[in-house]
Amino acid sequence: MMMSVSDPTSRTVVRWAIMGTGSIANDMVQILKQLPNTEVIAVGSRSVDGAKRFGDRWGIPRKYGSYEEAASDKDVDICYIATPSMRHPQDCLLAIQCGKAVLCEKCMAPDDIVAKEVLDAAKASNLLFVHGVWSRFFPAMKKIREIIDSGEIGTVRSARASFCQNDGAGSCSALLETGIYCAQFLQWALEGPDTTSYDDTDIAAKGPIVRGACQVLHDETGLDEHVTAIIEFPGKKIGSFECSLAHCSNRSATIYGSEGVIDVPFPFWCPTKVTVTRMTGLGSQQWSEPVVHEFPLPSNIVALSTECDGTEEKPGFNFVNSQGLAYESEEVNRCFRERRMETPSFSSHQCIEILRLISDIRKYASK
Ligand SMILES: NC(=O)C1=CN([C@@H]2O[C@H](COP(=O)(O)OP(=O)(O)OC[C@H]3O[C@@H](n4cnc5c(N)ncnc54)[C@H](OP(=O)(O)O)[C@@H]3O)[C@@H](O)[C@H]2O)C=CC1
Ligand SMILES: O=C1OC[C@@H](O)[C@H](O)[C@H]1O
Repeated sequence: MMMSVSDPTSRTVVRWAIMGTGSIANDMVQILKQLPNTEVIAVGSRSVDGAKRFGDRWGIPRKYGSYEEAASDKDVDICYIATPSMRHPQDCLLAIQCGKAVLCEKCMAPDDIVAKEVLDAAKASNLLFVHGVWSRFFPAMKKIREIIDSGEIGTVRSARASFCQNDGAGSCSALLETGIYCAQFLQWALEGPDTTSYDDTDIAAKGPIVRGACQVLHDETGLDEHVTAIIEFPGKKIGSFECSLAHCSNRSATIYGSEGVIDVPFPFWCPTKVTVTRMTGLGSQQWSEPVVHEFPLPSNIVALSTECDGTEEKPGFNFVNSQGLAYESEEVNRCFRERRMETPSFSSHQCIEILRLISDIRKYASK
């Protein structure tokens, strides 16, 4: 879909503002600083000190002690929302009201209803909006679809994903932090891409249906800390996943077909490796040797050195495979330059469908 307005998008250099100065902002700023024709011109923080600390460290010229000021900067093209999930709808709406394109960290909203309000606002203003489920932009994910579509593992019947890590139970929802990566993986494996807009289709009528779910809530905050779900996908396919912020799992995913299996090892949500094992005849012994497809992270993106309080530091990346944020941010730049309102790699339809699924799992598990 093309934007109908304005000339700012035709400029070669795309100018970003970062809102929130925490862990993922630390990783994304290093990526953006290394992309061609890309500048981080502003940072917004809840405090002047926070903006100054982050801005000085990363050489960002405009340091604002509020998100409002950063979003209102007339020279900013795209706001990257890197605040905690519970704030995302309000921070996205602020950026949209200021006329900015948005890349919002996951989860953009707690459910499909709120997500639709945000997408409606972006659409009404002809602005690009990308929900930063960064998995979707990795080359390995495209390879997975190629393997499935080629029939190499026969007819795909089911898929599973597991993302459990003991880091933050009670402070946020497991479904929104790690479950979303599992849900988007199942959607990709069992449905494939869908580039339609969210209001072109009746998502509830055609989408996946929750057939079972179970959750454990945090004793003090009541937030879900461990959830498992079984989902029926169109075309007689079954998906299952487990997510947790209270215990560990191998954080891998698998796709099962009538003639073989695709394994995506840790870290399946930002994958660089895909393995295919085929059943070559009847019987438990007749399996092919695994064929491994590897997709190294961009070698030109590195952890940057900084100067902080007069001392040279190398903060590095906080999260595994963060160099891969380059796939996502390059795509956002491309969509912005091409005046698109969404990315075909993670359409608003698929985004709403995933959040509806998360919401249905929550309802099922609460029964
Ligand atoms: N794509 C990915 O790989 C990853 C994505 N994420 C997602 O990114 C988002 C941010 O996560 P992360 O960077 O780990 O979080 P952090 O807590 O490290 O940082 C969040 C930042 O948001 C700002 N903020 C605004 N309101 C609050 C508040 N009430 N409490 C705390 N901070 C607040 C703060 O910046 P300031 O004080 O400057 O305003 C803070 O530094 C989450 O939605 C998470 O799911 C997280 C990790 C990896
Ligand atoms: O989004 C995320 O949240 C949890 C992290 O451990 C993970 O690496 C990241 O992608």
